[in-house]
Amino acid sequence: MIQLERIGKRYGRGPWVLQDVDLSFEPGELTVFTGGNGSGKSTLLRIIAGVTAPSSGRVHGRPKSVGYLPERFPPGLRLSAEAYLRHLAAVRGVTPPTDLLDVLGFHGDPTAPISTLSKGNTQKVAVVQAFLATDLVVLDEPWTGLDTAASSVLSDLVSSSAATVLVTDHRGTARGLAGAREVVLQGRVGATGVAIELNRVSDLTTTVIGEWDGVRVVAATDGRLSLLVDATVSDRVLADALRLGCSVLSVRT
Ligand SMILES: Nc1ncnc2c1ncn2[C@@H]1O[C@H](COP(=O)(O)OP(=O)(O)OP(=O)(O)O)[C@@H](O)[C@H]1O
Repeated sequence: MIQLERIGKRYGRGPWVLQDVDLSFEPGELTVFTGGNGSGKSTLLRIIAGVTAPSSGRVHGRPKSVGYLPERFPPGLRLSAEAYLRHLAAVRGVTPPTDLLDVLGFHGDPTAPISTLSKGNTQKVAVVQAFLATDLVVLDEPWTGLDTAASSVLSDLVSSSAATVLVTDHRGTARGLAGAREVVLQGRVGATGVAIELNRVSDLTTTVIGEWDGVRVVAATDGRLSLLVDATVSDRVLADALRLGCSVLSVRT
């Protein structure tokens, strides 16, 4: 199991983008991260993939074989799709999945530099390289630029993968996939306070609690809610949450 323990991130001396994020991911589980622009989805995915270091907190249990598809694939890659995938497959000790490019409907020249491919064809190469990983596949907006046929192949890949799959998707394609758990990141959390984790929270209750003064929702998953609450209102928040039928999993100051 991969566990995030009190993950926080700020860039330089800027505001905190993420604060006190506690989440866990079971092997083989599919998690979809949603939330508004700038709510920290890409940042959190990069931290989980090990590409960016958190400013505070730790990631426990990150497996060895991690595939990461960034929101923007690095431009100017001179390697061809064929050579690039062969190289990455060798690094990961797996067979290059040349047929997966075909299944995705790759229409470019596999021997041409990736930098000369169309956006959609480049994205197909990016998708294939991420799925070379066997344990954890982290995909940041992977449906971007894909045509309808390729989008549906990707949806199948995402929902049938044996790996733990974490994905962001602002269009909502992934939310409807079988077995997907949704984690909603709800924006920048600037102030420290009391971190409260609640269980047995309905969607309606999540909305209600998110409106309370002094309360910031850090993450909302299936029935679970992580909050950062001003110390001045934390007792009242706990009492009101219990009254709404939630149970309290943890309270930290
Ligand atoms: N390298 C960076 N340096 C400075 N600030 C950054 C950097 N990367 C992200 N940020 C800031 O962190 C915040 C969260 O950005 P992030 O890209 O993680 O959010 P997001 O939810 O993925 O947004 P979007 O939906 O627009 O892609 C934003 O305010 C962004 O400006």
